[in-house]
Amino acid sequence: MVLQAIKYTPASSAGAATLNILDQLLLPHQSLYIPISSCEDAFDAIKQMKVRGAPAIAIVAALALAVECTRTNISSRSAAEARDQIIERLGYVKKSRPTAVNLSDAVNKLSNVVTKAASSDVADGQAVVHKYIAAAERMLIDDVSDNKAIGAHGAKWIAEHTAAGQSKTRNAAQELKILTHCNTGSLATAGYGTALGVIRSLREAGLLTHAFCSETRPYNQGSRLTAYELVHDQIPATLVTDSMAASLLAREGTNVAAIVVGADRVAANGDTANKIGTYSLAVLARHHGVKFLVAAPRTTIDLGTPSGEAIVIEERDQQEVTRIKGPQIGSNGDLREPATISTAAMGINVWNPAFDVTPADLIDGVITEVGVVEKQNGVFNFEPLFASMTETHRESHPSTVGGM
Ligand SMILES: CSC[C@@H](O)[C@@H](O)C(=O)COP(=O)(O)O
Repeated sequence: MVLQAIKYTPASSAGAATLNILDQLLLPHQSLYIPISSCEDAFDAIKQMKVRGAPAIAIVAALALAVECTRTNISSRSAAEARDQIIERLGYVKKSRPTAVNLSDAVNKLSNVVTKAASSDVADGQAVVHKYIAAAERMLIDDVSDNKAIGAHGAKWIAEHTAAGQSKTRNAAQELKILTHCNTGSLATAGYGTALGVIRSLREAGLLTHAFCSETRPYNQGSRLTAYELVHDQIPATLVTDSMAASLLAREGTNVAAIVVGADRVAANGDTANKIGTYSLAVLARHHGVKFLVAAPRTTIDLGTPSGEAIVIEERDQQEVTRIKGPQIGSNGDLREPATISTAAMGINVWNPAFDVTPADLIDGVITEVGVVEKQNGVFNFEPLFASMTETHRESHPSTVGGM
């Protein structure tokens, strides 16, 4: 059974479209799908991280508005009114989380779609809504195929560019292990995953011998979500805390072919914002001579942000650091909403940035759905990747800028 974070059913004669998401706050103890029927539902679910991961939050925001369109009378309004209402609702949901560019990229793209649809002399509200829903649904479909392509490109690159990969393809009894951080799998995307997609792809090719996932403090996306996906897929894997990574690399040597991570925003120069702790892993990778790769669709590359300095880093509640969360067991053995207990001294100050920025210098390659980009003369150039993009995405891209 394939893990699915997002379940969407288009509108039909039976009724309005529906959207349900797997509540990731309850994982790995409980699999509960919750309905998302409006932009307010999506905003809260994204903010509280019931859904998280750069591609997944963009898709949930887009589809929540598609559902809202099929549940309200927006199609009965004029084309201009429908356009304005859709753009206003997109602007609202865009404010839920600032760092992942996929959300603002999707908002820009969809705003352009409805602006173009409404500009036709014969357009009415229904035509504008129809175009919006088709574009939002397309994002769900495209994300899975993009992830599979990322997986294939990443696996090929690792097989060709690492000592472990080259030995493995010669059928030597060599280990090929990958370390990953945070959760970038089916739970962070429409399916398959980015960095975890590379791990899945290596496994399908018979090359991967072992995966390591870091706990990813303070929110534990690694131990709760990536570990869950690896166990689910029966991929041989070991969980380590973030502070064990240096010892792991020292012990494993070149058995670890690469550290592969996802991204929330890749600036034009390659500086990459991703889950806090990514930067430390990149420094460790350089020290140990291990390749460091970022796996992300082109929607995560932000040519409008020149470098990492311009990326807005979300800071979250201090309780995510001072408290840990676990399931509560009811008197009859049922699982209840997780409860938190304090693990820190009362009154201590806390800094809780959700992401950090890894300098481009420490990144060996960015794996996208159209190939792996490496630095030429020490510089990343992502421009050529966008030459083959669909018209809709190209339209959106120049206006994609850092921050919200
Ligand atoms: C394919 S997901 C890529 C990134 O979004 C992921 O690595 C990450 O940092 C997620 O952070 P989160 O705070 O859990 O949304």
